[in-house]
Amino acid sequence: MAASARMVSSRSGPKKHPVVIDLGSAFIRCGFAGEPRPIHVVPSPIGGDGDGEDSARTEQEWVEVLTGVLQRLYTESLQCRPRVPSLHMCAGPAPALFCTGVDTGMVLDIGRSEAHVVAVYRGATLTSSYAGVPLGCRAVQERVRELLIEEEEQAVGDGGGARPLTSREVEDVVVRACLVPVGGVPSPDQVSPMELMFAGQRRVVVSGATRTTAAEQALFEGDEEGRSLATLVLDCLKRCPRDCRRALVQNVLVAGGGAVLPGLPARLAQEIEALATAAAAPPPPLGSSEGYSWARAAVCGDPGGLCVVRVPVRRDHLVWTGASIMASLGGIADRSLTCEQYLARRGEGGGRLLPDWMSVSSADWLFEGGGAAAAAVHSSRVSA
Ligand SMILES: Nc1ncnc2c1ncn2[C@@H]1O[C@H](COP(=O)(O)OP(=O)(O)OP(=O)(O)O)[C@@H](O)[C@H]1O
Repeated sequence: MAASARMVSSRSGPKKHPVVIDLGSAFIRCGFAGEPRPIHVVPSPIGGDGDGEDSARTEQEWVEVLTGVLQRLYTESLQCRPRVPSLHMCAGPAPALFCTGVDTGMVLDIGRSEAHVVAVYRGATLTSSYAGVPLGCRAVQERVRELLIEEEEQAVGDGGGARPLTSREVEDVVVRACLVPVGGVPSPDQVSPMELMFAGQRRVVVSGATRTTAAEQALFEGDEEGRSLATLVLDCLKRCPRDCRRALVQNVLVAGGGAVLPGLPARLAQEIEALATAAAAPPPPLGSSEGYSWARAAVCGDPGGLCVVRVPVRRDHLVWTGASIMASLGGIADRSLTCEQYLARRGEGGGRLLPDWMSVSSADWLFEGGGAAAAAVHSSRVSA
């Protein structure tokens, strides 16, 4: 499984300056608190290429990989001593909400292999609302690959002879050519084909149909379990207290590399509204006994209602920038695990040094000098 974490630690030296790191499976973003964007975005060596390498790693192997990654980040990218006086682990994509200036809302993060969603109410992350599904950029890339193969076979007959595209090239096709249609416009025949050239004179013609339908099919038509980005958000909303739902849907933020696909945020809003207002409930996802009509009052509330917000920050940097804002605010030290506390825990031996980030037990998150009140937001996103 991919490891992913958002961490805030303190820079060494007399003037403490928190370091903010977003350890993604595709990219690692790092920089200093208070900056509007990361100073370095480097390809992630921890995500593997989807070949299962991650899930095969033992805990010890993870320690070795992450130690090397962090040392290189500090010395090469941040150019400071790798010293961590205290550490704050963040709950999934929740910090992105700081970019909206509102403390209540939902964050959907569409990364490379998965999309994650979590709700935040009045600053407290509702960890029980968190969910992730394998509907990330890789799903779009796989669909693009299938469509390109079909089209090339039709054009030149079976076994057309052109070399298969590499994963990087397919990723490039998605970034440069794909979009998500909104409200049926533009339709495939309104979008012109795009010609791309890759190494070795490999020519790829991406038809209008592939450009417009790949992301739509991969992210919105539902996988074999009926899950789409829209059902992911509504299922998350359902796990939140009823009284909070109206406020939550008024501030939905879409982050991550997948959110950069033109049209995606608007299409998401459209799909959520369609599910909530469907006269006849659509076939429910596996394990669910009903449709989404329960969400109508919140999604179509007047005043209020669903709002997929725009903020003046690149969507793929939103989580990092949100964490940067959070780390520059006072009070983060009270919600951080200090080096001394960590070493004391290690000295006690046995058990976890850090609680699982999904734990909602305040006992897990009671660090000396910290408090249970911080428990809900004081969680990490490390899976190994
Ligand atoms: N303009 C774009 N259009 C489409 N896809 C894009 C665009 N820019 C980046 N991506 C895709 O976004 C993915 C990376 O997303 P992101 O930067 O959120 O990853 P990550 O945070 O490292 O991943 P994860 O959240 O899974 O750990 C890559 O697959 C990349 O191809």
